[in-house]
This record gives sequence, structure tokens and C-alpha cells, in this order.
Amino acid sequence: MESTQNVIKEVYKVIQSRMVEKPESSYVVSLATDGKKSSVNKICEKIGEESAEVILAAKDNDKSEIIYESADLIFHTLVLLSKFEISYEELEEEFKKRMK
Ligand SMILES: N=c1c2ncn([C@@H]3O[C@H](COP(=O)(O)OP(=O)(O)OP(=O)(O)O)[C@@H](O)[C@H]3O)c2ncn1[C@@H]1O[C@H](COP(=O)(O)O)[C@@H](O)[C@H]1O
Repeated sequence: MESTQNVIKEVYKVIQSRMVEKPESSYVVSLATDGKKSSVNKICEKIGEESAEVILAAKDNDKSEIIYESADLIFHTLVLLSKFEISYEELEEEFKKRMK
């Protein structure tokens, strides 16, 4: 990894490259590049699971678990954005529009 200034952006770049290069050992590939519509369902299922895990961690008041499960949730959301060929800049743009 080049810089850790924006690690989420760096992870997104790796996800995007996995989608193009499709290495066999890749989790992203196993989840998102089977070429069928069902891969969107698979990613959405993971987002649902990880969301529930974040909620449970919050209800348990478990800060380290909240961080761990939120990273899983954000990662799977990035896989979904990548599946729809949305650029990181488009996501940033949406946040910028909301800045007050
Ligand atoms: N950030 C992640 C990341 N976060 C979570 N995961 C995977 O997402 C899955 C999460 O599923 P679960 O929570 O259900 O975990 P599980 O292991 O199935 O079971 P439990 O934890 O519930 O026991 C696991 O297989 C994790 O390995 C990730 N896999 C990859 N990345 C990043 O994506 C890049 C590309 O990964 P590959 O596609 O594997 O090369 C990597 O270099 C990383 O930077």
C-alpha cells in the first residue's frame, strides 16, 4: 500500500483492481464477479449481516466490536459500489454536497 493517508480509498482501489484482474484467491472476486445478477444479492446479504452485527455490537456497548464490524460493513458497501462501477470520487462528491 502506498500511503495510509486515506486507507479506505486505498482499499477501494484494491477492490476495483480485483474486479478487473479477477485473481482466483480473492474474496472480492468470490463475492462479486461471478457475472450473474446473484452476485449483487450475495453482496447485499453480506451488507445485511454486517449491519446486524454493528447493531448488536452497539447494543452490547462493545466499542472494539463496533469498530471491527463497522469495518466489515464499510468494506462490503465498497464492494457493492465497485460492482456498480461507482468511482470513489462520486462517493466523495455526495458527501461534499452535504457539507454545511
Ligand atoms: N478489508 C477487507 C475485508 N474485510 C473483511 N473481509 C472479508 O469479509 C469476510 C467477512 O465475512 P464474515 O464477517 O461473515 O466473516 P467470516 O470469516 O465469514 O466468519 P465470522 O467472522 O463471522 O466468523 C471475511 O472473509 C473477511 O476476510 C475482507 N476482505 C478483504 N478486504 C480488503 O480487500 C482487499 C482485497 O481482498 P481479496 O479480494 O481477498 O484479495 C484486501 O487486500 C483487503 O484490503
